[in-house]
Amino acid sequence: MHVLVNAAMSADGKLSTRRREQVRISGDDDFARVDRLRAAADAVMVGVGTVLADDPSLVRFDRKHRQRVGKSGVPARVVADSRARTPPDAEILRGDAPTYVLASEAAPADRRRALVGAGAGLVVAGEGRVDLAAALGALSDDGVADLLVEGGGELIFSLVEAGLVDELSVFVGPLLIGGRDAPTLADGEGFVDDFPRLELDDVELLDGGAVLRWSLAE
Ligand SMILES: NC(=O)C1=CN([C@@H]2O[C@H](COP(=O)(O)OP(=O)(O)OC[C@H]3O[C@@H](n4cnc5c(N)ncnc54)[C@H](OP(=O)(O)O)[C@@H]3O)[C@@H](O)[C@H]2O)C=CC1
Ligand SMILES: Nc1nc(O)c(N)c(N[C@@H]2O[C@H](COP(=O)(O)O)[C@@H](O)[C@H]2O)n1
Repeated sequence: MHVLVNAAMSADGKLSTRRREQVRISGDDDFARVDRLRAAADAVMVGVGTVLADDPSLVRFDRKHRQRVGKSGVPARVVADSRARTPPDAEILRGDAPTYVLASEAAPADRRRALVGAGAGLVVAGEGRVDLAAALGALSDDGVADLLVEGGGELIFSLVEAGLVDELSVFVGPLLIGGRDAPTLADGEGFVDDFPRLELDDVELLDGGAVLRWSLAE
């Protein structure tokens, strides 16, 4: 499986505000770029923190680009959600695109049932938190070869920590958000040594900001 992380951050590295409310950091051209990334993906993934904060549907994508890259159907949606906290009426469970909820053994049975009842494909991996390597393995077995991860910072950190990310693209927008408690591109516990190293592949000026494309070094 190829894993691409894409997100938009302010010039000071924030994904949103201290209130964890969604901020439009990207401009129209960057959102069009994201639509192409989604079009080229078999599935688009977020953490449950993003589901609870933004209630995203993740259904928008560039249909012409999907034809160009030779993919059929629509990209699936994926939520990393250890305790099955995704509300059964969340936007991510609505519409025609399939949705996988990645949960752990810690997810209560009634919440699992409610999500399956709402149409989710439930993948259980890990005891406390989702075992991301095992869960992505299950997605891969189900035909997900190209996974686009849109955030947030907790999920991105864990994926990088587990060595599961191949590429990172970040739109750095022309604004400052600030706030010591505002989410950043990589939150979690943070690294104190053995910092993952990145190789810069490309820089593109867009929407008054820039898209930086990196590969994760081996
Ligand atoms: N600007 C941008 O491009 C984007 C901005 N955002 C913003 O980010 C914020 C949300 O980000 P954040 O709060 O970090 O939430 P995340 O979306 O990263 O979700 C984090 C949650 O995912 C669950 N999870 C399950 N398994 C794991 C695992 N192995 N490792 C880590 N987490 C796991 C955890 O909950 P549990 O333990 O219950 O499973 C965790 O709390 C919002 O404000 C949103 O607007 C989000 C996406 C993109
Ligand atoms: N690329 C990007 N730029 C921004 O400025 C953003 N705020 C986000 N947020 C992400 O997009 C998701 C919402 O997608 P839909 O509206 O459902 O299509 C949101 O949940 C974040 O993952 N992304």
